[in-house]
Amino acid sequence: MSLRTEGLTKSFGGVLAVNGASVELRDGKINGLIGPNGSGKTTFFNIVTGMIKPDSGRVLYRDRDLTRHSPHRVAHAGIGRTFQLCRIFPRLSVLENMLVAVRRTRLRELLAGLRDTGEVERARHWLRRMGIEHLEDAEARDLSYGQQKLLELAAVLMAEPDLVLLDEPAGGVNPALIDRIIHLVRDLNAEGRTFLVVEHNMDMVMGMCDHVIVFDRGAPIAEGPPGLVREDPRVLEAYLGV
Ligand SMILES: Nc1ncnc2c1ncn2[C@@H]1O[C@H](COP(=O)(O)OP(=O)(O)OP(=O)(O)O)[C@@H](O)[C@H]1O
Repeated sequence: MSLRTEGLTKSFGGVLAVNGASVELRDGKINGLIGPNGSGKTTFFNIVTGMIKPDSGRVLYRDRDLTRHSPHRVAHAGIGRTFQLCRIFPRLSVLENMLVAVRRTRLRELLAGLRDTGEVERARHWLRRMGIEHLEDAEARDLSYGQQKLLELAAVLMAEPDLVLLDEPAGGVNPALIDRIIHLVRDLNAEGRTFLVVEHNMDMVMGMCDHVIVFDRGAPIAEGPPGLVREDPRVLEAYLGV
């Protein structure tokens, strides 16, 4: 069993962002998380990764209780994530971004030129997988937005997560690069990593995911294979308000 949540709830003032969400991911699969704007997907990610604390409920990963653990401890447990608006260090080089990602290299050592050659080799391996190895000396801010997203994913992979949460990987990315991201995710999944992907691009969700969970008003209302979910009247109603 991979990730499971029980009755997660979080409100901001009067807004119930996540409302008793009990979710169980398919282990070893590409899981999609979809739902209308404001249905609580990002808040759910933020709770799972320890960035915000739930008001109630539990987060269980491999039968360990990770509820209210710090983001660092969640990462250490094997869960990695990317962000809706990609988070990288714009003034560091691509390679430096990779090395700070693992925390084993402290920024001070990095800037002093002290690099662990094993880590550098691993960083280059992931940059090659993303097809951006030729950019290792470029400043991250000079990369295209799509390349920055690939860098962010590469940096997440430096921690060797078993479960990867992707928050809108296709957002702001051109169609050719979306295809590349889909292939990468499939390959990474075939190597044994489980994925949970929040995405508004339905072609990507339907073409890439094995299992889709649909949120509405802070909790799952339907789940199943993409083809079935797409036809589900509850899902159409949530999206279209019909
Ligand atoms: N920090 C916050 N303070 C106040 N309200 C918040 C905060 N974060 C989220 N919300 C509210 O909680 C609800 C759920 O937001 P959330 O971003 O989790 O939804 P989402 O499904 O990820 O939306 P989108 O698809 O637009 O990214 C929304 O009504 C949002 O306005």
